[in-house]
Amino acid sequence: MTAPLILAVPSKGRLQDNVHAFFSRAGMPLTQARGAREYRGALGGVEGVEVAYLSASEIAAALASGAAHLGVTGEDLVRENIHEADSRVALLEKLGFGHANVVVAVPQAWIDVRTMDDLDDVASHFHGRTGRRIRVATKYVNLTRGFFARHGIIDYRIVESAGATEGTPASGTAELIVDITSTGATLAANALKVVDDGIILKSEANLVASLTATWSPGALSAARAMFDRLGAEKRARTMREVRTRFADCDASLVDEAVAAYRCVAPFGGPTSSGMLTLHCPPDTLHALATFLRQRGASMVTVGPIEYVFAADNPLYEALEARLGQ
Ligand SMILES: Nc1ncnc2c1ncn2[C@@H]1O[C@H](COP(=O)(O)OP(=O)(O)OP(=O)(O)O)[C@@H](O)[C@H]1O
Ligand SMILES: O=P(O)(O)OC[C@H]1O[C@H](OP(=O)(O)OP(=O)(O)O)[C@H](O)[C@@H]1O
Ligand SMILES: [Mg+2]
Repeated sequence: MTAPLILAVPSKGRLQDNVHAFFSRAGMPLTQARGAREYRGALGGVEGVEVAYLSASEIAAALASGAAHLGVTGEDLVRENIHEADSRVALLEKLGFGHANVVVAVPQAWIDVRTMDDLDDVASHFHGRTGRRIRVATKYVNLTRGFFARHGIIDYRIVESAGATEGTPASGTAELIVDITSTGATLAANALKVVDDGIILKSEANLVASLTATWSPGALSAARAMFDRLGAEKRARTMREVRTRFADCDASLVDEAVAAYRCVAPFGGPTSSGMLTLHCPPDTLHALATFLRQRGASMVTVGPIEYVFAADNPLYEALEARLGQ
């Protein structure tokens, strides 16, 4: 038996449920064989995949070192924890959940501080006046250093914070913070505000591939099968199936529908009896159904699509391109 493909997924926290739902939707449920405390599992529907349950930041480290081939984690953790991330991992796809911004936030009472330039002035004055550097509490040490450097801010020092970062200005252990925010509720509850141009990164969960892992033929073929299913589910999710049949349905009418409603005619058509199948995005569905009836259809049916398997496998092609094969 060849070595399996290692897929690292979050073992806890808010990403976990989303990741399970993401793979289940594509027909590949994550199975934790020996109960919830078991940190290794499998992926239903694909041979040769071993699932490693890790924390979101451990996933970034495992992808960087090559201990995992694929993983799902936040871009913030990839950028923070992996030096020169783009040379060691490939961010293959944004997954549409785990949205959070990494931001610079200061006390709301600092009414004169709106921009990073204002913050630079405050930092210099603070240093001049007190002889101490302004303190920035964060667990995003590398992202903070890079962002502050790009803004030419040097009069500061980082206070590493493992949790409850938003509380540090009030408790007197830092003057400002860099942390993630999604609804903004935690910042507001701590009387903090985001600096206008202080958004360091707009993060969300990504499907990430390791470029340092050993990609054996077995691991590649497991990835190809997994990505085929993920791609088929994604194509299906963005389209509805539209079916109709009427005598006046001809090729030029199909061309017109395709151009006007961003639909596709996956099987060409119509057939000699006027039977037509289209795939159409949800937002133009009603307009398409109206158009078809105006042209003679007496009935148009619309249904969900579970999978659209096509000739290409864009995720796998993206992986191959990054592996240089
Ligand atoms: N409030 C939030 N809303 C959306 N995404 C978030 C939020 N907090 C964290 N994330 C994202 O989830 C990922 C994991 O974050 P983190 O390491 O804090 O784990 P968690 O899911 O919050 O679990 P826990 O904090 O309980 O360990 C990160 O990529 C982060 O950007
Ligand atoms: O903008 P909001 O919607 O308020 O979300 C932001 C908060 O969510 C996360 O904390 P989490 O709940 O994960 O606790 P943690 O600090 O223990 O990770 C993050 O660290 C922020 O504190
Ligand atoms: Mg958290």
